[in-house]
Amino acid sequence: MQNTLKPVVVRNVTIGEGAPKICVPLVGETMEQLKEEANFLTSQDFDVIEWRVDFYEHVEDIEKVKEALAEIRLILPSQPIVFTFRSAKEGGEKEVSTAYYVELNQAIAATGQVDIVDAELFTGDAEVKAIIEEAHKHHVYVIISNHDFDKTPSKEEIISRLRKAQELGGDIPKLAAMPQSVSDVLMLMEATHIMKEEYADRPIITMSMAGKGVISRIAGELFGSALTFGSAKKASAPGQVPVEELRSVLNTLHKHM
Ligand SMILES: O=C1C[C@@](O)(C(=O)O)C[C@@H](O)[C@@H]1O
Repeated sequence: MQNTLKPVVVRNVTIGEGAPKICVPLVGETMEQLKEEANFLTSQDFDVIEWRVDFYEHVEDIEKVKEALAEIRLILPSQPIVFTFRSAKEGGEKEVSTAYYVELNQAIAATGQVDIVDAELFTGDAEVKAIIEEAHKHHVYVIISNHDFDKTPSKEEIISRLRKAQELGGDIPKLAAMPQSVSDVLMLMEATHIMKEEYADRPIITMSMAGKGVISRIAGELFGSALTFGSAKKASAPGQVPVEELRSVLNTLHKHM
């Protein structure tokens, strides 16, 4: 049975319709670096910004995070921002307590300065629901994500995690996995296609990482991934294609599909 997919619209960007949207990560460690990166982004062609706050030196001070966000917003006032603390166990830079992780995401959602927050699926059901509840109160969407930087889970497991993210109430389920073989890349793409055709009623995002997985970062319109991460100054994960090359290949595929 095919579901009707309701796109997510943030600040004029429609995620889940047409070519996959391009998300570019901000990975500065200091305020200076963040400002420099944000200024650089003003000349780049992308749709959405992801602030990977786990790179930021003062991530454990909510007030400083808010101040940095305000500075980023001054430089990039109009594009949607995804706020992401990626934990070390899922490929990020740092680990914080679960309580702080929830508090940080809730506090930043409440500022209204971000459009989407990323909550990791394995944080715990109650915690993920608490983040979603607070975010939705402030009209902020939630990506529920899962990452495996070592291997690719089975097809059934990929679908089950994406379904769980949807059942918990996430607006955009997301899964990134490391392929050990070409079959792993094909499996991730097939699982995404099945999820989209049979279970999803909202946009989903998946990617197979590193060189082998690059095809999954450009072919989402075909197999069902609604957004793709490209690099600007510095990549946040292996396999990200520079944004200008990404836009060109996404446009070519879209035009001929
Ligand atoms: O979840 C993702 C996807 C990602 O890991 C990638 O493989 O492009 C990059 C991360 O910054 C982002 O949070």
